[in-house]
Amino acid sequence: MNPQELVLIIDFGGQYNQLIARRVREQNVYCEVVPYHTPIEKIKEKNPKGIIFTGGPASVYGENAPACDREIFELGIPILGICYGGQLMAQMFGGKVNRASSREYGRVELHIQDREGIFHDIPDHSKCWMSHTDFIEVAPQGFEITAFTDNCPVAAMKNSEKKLYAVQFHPEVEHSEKGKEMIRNFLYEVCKCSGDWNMHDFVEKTIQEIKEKVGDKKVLCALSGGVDSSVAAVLVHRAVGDQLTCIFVDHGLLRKDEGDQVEKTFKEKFHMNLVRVNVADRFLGKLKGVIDPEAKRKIIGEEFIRVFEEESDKLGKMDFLVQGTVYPDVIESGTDTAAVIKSHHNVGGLPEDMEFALIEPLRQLFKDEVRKVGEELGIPEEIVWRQPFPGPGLAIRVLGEITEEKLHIVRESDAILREEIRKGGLHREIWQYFTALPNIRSVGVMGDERTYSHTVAIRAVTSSDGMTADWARIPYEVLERISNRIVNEVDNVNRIVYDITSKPPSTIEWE
Ligand SMILES: Nc1ncnc2c1ncn2[C@@H]1O[C@H](COP(=O)(O)OP(=O)(O)OP(=O)(O)O)[C@@H](O)[C@H]1O
Ligand SMILES: O=c1[nH]c(=O)c2[nH+]cn([C@@H]3O[C@H](COP(=O)(O)O)[C@@H](O)[C@H]3O)c2[nH]1
Ligand SMILES: NC(=O)CC[C@H](N)C(=O)O
Ligand SMILES: [Mg+2]
Repeated sequence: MNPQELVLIIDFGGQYNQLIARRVREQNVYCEVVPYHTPIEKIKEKNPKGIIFTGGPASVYGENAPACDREIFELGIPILGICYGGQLMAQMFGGKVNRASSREYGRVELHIQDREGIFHDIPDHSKCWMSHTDFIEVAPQGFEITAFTDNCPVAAMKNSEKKLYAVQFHPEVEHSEKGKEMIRNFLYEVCKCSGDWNMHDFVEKTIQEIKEKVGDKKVLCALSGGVDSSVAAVLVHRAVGDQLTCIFVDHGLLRKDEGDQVEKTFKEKFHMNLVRVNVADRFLGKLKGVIDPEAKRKIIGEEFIRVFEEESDKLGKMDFLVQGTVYPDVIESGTDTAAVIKSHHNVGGLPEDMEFALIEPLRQLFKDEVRKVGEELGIPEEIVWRQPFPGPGLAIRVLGEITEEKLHIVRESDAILREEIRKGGLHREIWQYFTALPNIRSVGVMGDERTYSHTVAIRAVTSSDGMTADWARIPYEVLERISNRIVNEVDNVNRIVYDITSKPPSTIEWE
């Protein structure tokens, strides 16, 4: 069952490291990401079919710049260096890396001069995605230049004899037109992988690992009814059966009728132990007067854990807590090398003195991969394709202080929006759609009378993994119906606005 082939991704701290990993998995090749200081002996033991060096924020000529053991180049294992990784390869072989006179960020035209190896069957000209301030000025001896851009004399280079390849751009990002094909070429043309990994193996391997980790101990799962925790719960249930109890917290920040729907769906479709805890007053009490988004997230993250601890005491000491954490939750909450964008309640919002050991089987995956795992496990479509809903719920959609009145407005307006999107048949193509209350009041006129009421914002985005997103082009007629209905049906609202920013520069949620 275990896949035979492994590709190792050596992490130099880049933003897109896990994206490289998912691109490799997508090509049916198993891979692992390891830190750049992993000892060479360990790398040899793993016997990889290929190695990929990631990008990174450092400069290869800087003090204490991360580097690898020179011996790695002598193992006869193909290596692909991306951005920093490519610059490092150039420098270690005696080439010249320098600060570029013109930095490149974003889309650039790539010109390919050589079609062997990673550029097999790739057209002469295509768009690639750059993000660098340094560049390879002179390729080392023994290397040939295989591609260039207007500002990069060495946009790619190779030493086919040693099976070493380097690129300055990022083939792993969606916007590099031929990126997927280049990674595929590296895996199949250069490393000669056969592609023996798939989601089925991931599921089997994960279930086995959970079994070994848990033994005969007891496990609690934080279940929201969302995609990630449902998939995590089913995986753990397959591994340990009734040793698992799921806890669904109704914190008073759920959408209209959501609590009852989740409870019903889970009782009907899954034969797992499920406990629903109704603790709205407690969460709303803790959030009273709090306006800072990060403070809200931390309070909610901590309160979730306190509720789980109390339930664990009632059920008789649980050792493990399962969460449906996915990779974007991890990277946005900040890592050793990545900045904090927002503290997801289940990662950056966890209290330090938590008693549980965590089980997070989906931690390395992106949403669309989790959906594939869900399909593999036979989880019903209505759950697998549910739109994401953040754990802190409506608390981060009511900007500023949370009050019952404001929660009522988002809840009702969101229900109307969801109904109209579904009626319009748009629910599968739009990734996430909801309303937010920006905490603005403005003047209106209704029934010949002046009003001074709330503004409701519509947020709807397309995405595949939540890492980047674009605003959805909802047809005007649908927007018109949503706007009319919200103003007519929800008290104290006199204005509707539509958020037309992508991520980046915005994020999907408003807080
Ligand atoms: N109301 C809740 N009760 C219990 N656990 C929760 C609740 N909300 C969130 N969690 C926990 O926090 C994790 C992260 O929440 P998140 O919203 O990212 O994932 P999800 O709800 O499982 O999936 P989705 O992204 O589809 O909403 C969940 O996987 C779950 O473990
Ligand atoms: O469980 C969660 N806990 C959180 O604290 C949290 N914050 C954002 N999200 C969801 O993550 C995705 C990306 O959101 P942002 O673009 O707003 O960062 C979107 O799908 C968001 O809904 C969260 N999920
Ligand atoms: N994205 C990267 O890997 C950047 C590498 C290096 N820090 C540069 O600026 O060129
Ligand atoms: Mg959720």
